[in-house]
This record gives sequence, structure tokens and C-alpha cells, in this order.
Amino acid sequence: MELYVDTADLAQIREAVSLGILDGVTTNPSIIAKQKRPFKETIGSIAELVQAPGKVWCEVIGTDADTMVSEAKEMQAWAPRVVVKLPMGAEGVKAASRLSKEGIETNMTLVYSVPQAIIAAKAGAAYVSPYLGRVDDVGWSGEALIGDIVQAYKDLGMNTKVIAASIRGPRQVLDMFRVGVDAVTMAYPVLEAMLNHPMTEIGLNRFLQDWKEAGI
Ligand SMILES: O=P(O)(O)OC[C@H]1O[C@](O)(CO)[C@@H](O)[C@@H]1O
Repeated sequence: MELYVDTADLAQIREAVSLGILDGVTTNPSIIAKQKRPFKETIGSIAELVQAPGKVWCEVIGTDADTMVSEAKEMQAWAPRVVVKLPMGAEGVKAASRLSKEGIETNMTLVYSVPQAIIAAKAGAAYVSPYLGRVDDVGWSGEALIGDIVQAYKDLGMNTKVIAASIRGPRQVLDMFRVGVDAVTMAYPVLEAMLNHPMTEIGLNRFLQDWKEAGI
């Protein structure tokens, strides 16, 4: 089970990495844009914080396959263990096919259907990212979609890993493991919410209080 934090905020990444449970950091153009720093520099700073064998996910901006392939190769040189994210669609699929033949690991993102997930796997994508929260936002079931993708890969013997993206809360993380995803990525507050429970806090406070009162 792989667990990623979905942010380019260095303070959050530092904190998440210090837990020692992280498999890497995922980003997308919206997340990078929030940092208001050059793309390459931001990825370099993230990569410095992510310990081996952790991955750094970096999405192309180009809209045609040739540009995507050259961006992907450039990004690979920015830092070690960069996984290139490509948008679903004909151009992204062409780029994934070419890159996977050259042994470059890719993640097909913006996946919203089982047929798209099958095409991505056929193109040799190492991962697909279906968007749980955004599917739920428009009144469909993200959980059903992702469960169907996992099942289709099993039925067809496809090795592409499913990383559930756009996760909004800890409960959804559990739903995702129940349907059998390989990986989840979540914003830092969701990771924090997974760590905490009010009963843990109450219990710890009581232990400390009892210890203090005993005066031993
Ligand atoms: O719906 P949200 O919370 O913006 O999440 C979008 C998701 O898209 C991704 O780009 C998919 O990999 C992740 O970075 C993120 O989990």
C-alpha cells in the first residue's frame, strides 16, 4: 500500500516526511502554481525532502505528445525518482506509449472511466489516477468507479497500479483500500486527520494527569 501527500508546500512535506511513512509526494499544475516559484526549482526543493526510494510526481504542461515526451525527459533530469504525470487523452496516451517503451515510468491522470483506465494500462502507464472526490462532486460514485477500475485490471491481468486521487477525508481513504487500490494520495490536512482521534487525545491527557497527580 503506497501513501502519498498531495502538496508542494515544503513545510507540509517536511512534516509528512518526518513521520517516516510516506512513499512520496504528488503534485499537479494547480498545486505547483500556488507556490509562485519556478517549476523546476519547486520540484528540486520537494525532491531534496523526499527520502529514497520515495517518488516525486510531476505533471507535464504541454498539450501534444512530442512536447509531453520532451518535457517528461527534461523533468526526469530535474531530480531523482521523478514519475511523470500525463493527462488522459489521445496525446497523453501517445506520450505514455512512447515513454513506457523507453522505460520511463508514467502516471495517467484525469481518469474518469474504466475504458480510459484500460487504454492507459495498454499504453504502459505504471499508474492511473482516478479522481474520487471530483466524481462525487458531480453526483456520481467515485468509489464505484475506482472499484470497477481495480476489478477490470484484475480481470484483464493488467499490472498498472491504481492511485486514488482527489481524496477529501480519512473515511474515503478506508473506502479506497476496501476496493483494493494500490495507492492513495491526499492533501496534508487529510493525512493529519488520519493521525488524530479525539479519544487518543483524551486518553493521553488522562495518563499524563494521573502521572502528575501520583507525584512519583
Ligand atoms: O480534487 P482535488 O482535491 O483538487 O485533487 C486533484 C487530484 O489530482 C491529482 O493531480 C491526481 O494525481 C492529485 O494531485 C490530486 O489528488
